[in-house]
Amino acid sequence: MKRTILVIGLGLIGGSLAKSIGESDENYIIGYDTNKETLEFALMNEIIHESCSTIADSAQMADIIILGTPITETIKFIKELDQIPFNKDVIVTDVSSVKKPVSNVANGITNKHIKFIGGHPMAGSHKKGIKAAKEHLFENAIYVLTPSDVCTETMINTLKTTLKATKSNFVVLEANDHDEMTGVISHFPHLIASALVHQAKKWQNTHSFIPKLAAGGFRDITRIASSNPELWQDIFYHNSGKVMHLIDDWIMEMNELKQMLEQNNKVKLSSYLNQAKDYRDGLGTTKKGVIPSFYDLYVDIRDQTGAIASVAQLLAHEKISIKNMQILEIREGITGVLRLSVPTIDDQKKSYQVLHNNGYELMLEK
Ligand SMILES: NC(=O)C1=CN([C@@H]2O[C@H](COP(=O)(O)OP(=O)(O)OC[C@H]3O[C@@H](n4cnc5c(N)ncnc54)[C@H](O)[C@@H]3O)[C@@H](O)[C@H]2O)C=CC1
Ligand SMILES: O=C(O)C(=O)Cc1ccc(O)cc1
Repeated sequence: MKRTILVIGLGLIGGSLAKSIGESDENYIIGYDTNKETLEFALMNEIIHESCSTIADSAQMADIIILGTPITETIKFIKELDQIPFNKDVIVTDVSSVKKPVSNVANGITNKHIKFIGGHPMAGSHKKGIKAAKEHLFENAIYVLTPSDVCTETMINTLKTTLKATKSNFVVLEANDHDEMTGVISHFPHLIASALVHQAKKWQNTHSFIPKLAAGGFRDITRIASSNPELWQDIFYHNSGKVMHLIDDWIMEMNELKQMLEQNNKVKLSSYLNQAKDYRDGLGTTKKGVIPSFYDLYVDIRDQTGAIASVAQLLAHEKISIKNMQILEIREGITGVLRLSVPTIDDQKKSYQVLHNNGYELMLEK
């Protein structure tokens, strides 16, 4: 039987979900967005089957409602949906990066027909809007579900089945735990990335050469500072308690580091760096997390015409598909590093062998 799914907010995340679940003949997608161009684009490009200009009627037709809006808007929509006189049960889910404020509002729902299951597909991009939406955005990513108490296992399974086309890996978490963990591995690192950029900008006043020196390491660690600022201020606003706690924690960590330097404690500093390296190296063995990663290889290449094509050709010959490619620290005439991402660990091993056998120097991310 066909399921009717209303997607409210067709930006990067809502648009990507509509694209991937809309591929199944079993799903009929109705779209709503306050941005008229977005709605037209979605309809013209068959990302949705139908659009609507208000949500009341479409919500009553829906079996599932997905809120793909910014967190503050999502909270307003939950309250609005609560007022709709549904005549059948409807699963309502969201995609918000912060879960506790959303689940607090959802727990206050009085409408018996609404079955709320919080959701957070943990993959994204620095881009926003429907034009950046991709059906494969969530492939291999973690998709967190935070069901409310009124939800049964059957309802959770219905939602998982509907979202199956995303090819993500579902985990059920408690909202507060989710916010604490994403605070540590996503929200706080974002704040630090932005702070590092501010620090470099400030130092540029006295050292104008700084941007030219900003090479691989700085670019890697600050990549996320180029993400959508509106989205991130909304995330920090809704998870401010946890992020403030992490700032305090960080200040203590920095003070410990400062002390090691003041005391010239080489042994302690070396052990600190080694422990960080071991933990970071170990992260590579897990599946795709918040930061989308496949299985990476770092290949030394010369900055010359055809260098990348030669690597790509060798892998294509072995039928290995390259999911992502990035050039790190390349300067004219000097060896640069090509970061390649391949889908499986076997592809990573095979790529290593074939490139190694062809004289390339390379390293695997374990
Ligand atoms: N960008 C990312 O990497 C990730 C974002 N998220 C979550 O996804 C949600 C959306 O973020 P993005 O898709 O990145 O943002 P976006 O800016 O690409 O999309 C938001 C969409 O919602 C629409 N919208 C805004 N207010 C609305 C309203 N009142 N009614 C109807 N439509 C409205 C906008 O016109 C836009 O099309 C946020 O809650 C965010 O926390 C979750 C995972 C990753
Ligand atoms: O691009 C990255 O590295 C991200 O961290 C994307 C992202 C942004 C927000 C989320 O709630 C989940 C994932």
